[in-house]
Amino acid sequence: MVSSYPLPEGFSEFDVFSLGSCLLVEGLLGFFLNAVTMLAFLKVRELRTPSNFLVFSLAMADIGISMNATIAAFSSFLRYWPYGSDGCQTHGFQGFMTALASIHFVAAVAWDRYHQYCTRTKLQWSSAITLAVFVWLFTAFWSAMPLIGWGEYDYEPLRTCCTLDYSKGDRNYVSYLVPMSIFNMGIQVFVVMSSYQSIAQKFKKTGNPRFNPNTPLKTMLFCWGPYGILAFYAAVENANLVSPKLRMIAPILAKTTPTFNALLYALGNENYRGGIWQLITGEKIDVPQIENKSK
Ligand SMILES: CC1=C(/C=C/C(C)=C/C=C/C(C)=C/C=O)C(C)(C)CCC1
Repeated sequence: MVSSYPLPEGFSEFDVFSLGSCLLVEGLLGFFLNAVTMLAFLKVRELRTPSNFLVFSLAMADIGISMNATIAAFSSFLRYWPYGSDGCQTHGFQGFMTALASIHFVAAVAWDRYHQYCTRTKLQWSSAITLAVFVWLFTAFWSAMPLIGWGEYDYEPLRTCCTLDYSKGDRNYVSYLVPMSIFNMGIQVFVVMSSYQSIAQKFKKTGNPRFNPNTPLKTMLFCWGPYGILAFYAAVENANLVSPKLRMIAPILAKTTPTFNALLYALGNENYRGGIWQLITGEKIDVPQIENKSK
């Protein structure tokens, strides 16, 4: 695409094009896979269980990240941000809120699976809906703070996408980063780790592993770990000295979340896969159920 806009500092023409292409693939693939996940839930009656509602909510959050990535891809190809500073704040808020919600729902699914496999209790609709409402309100609160001055949204190094600005690393940033990370990542990593540890022990006992219990935590750390490292590094050192290309790795990996989550929690889930198959082919297949009590 021919553009009269100058290249962002530290990036060649090829870099901008490659990063834009990565964002586009991430955005479109994530959008497609999560749209199928959501449609299957809405169309296939057998899928509409409280546990699957958490997977549906995760797909809704992930579709938000995918839309955010697609907009970033579009402006990368344009080589400038066409939506002004209000657009930057809105984009930052939307991306941050859906990203935090995605982390929360991954933890919610882990917690529910712990109950399914270890305590044999079944999630109720009232608990699933209360949990989802809480997640959206909680993440809206943390994402709104930078709009009113606790933390700040600004451009990423590529200057075609907005997110939490770590470049100043001042008191205001650190005072936001620490509690935000504890409440939106620390607790969730703990829940995911301990839930799948118990599930792994259970699988060992029964000798019937229904899925690999190590994958969710690994995926979560792969997608969000680099962001966490960069954000905390910026709290103690000047992150502007890190090369802009290296800094772009964090948001690029974070935006692979929707694709990984759809593959892991919808297509990789024996309860859900049958429903997706039914949506695509119209062929009814039995959704395996675990005998559970009510929770
Ligand atoms: C800062 C930070 C976090 C959140 C990062 C998020 C939510 C990033 C969203 C990025 C987006 C959407 C980028 C768009 O380009 C964590 C992992 C919770 C904890 C560690 C510090």
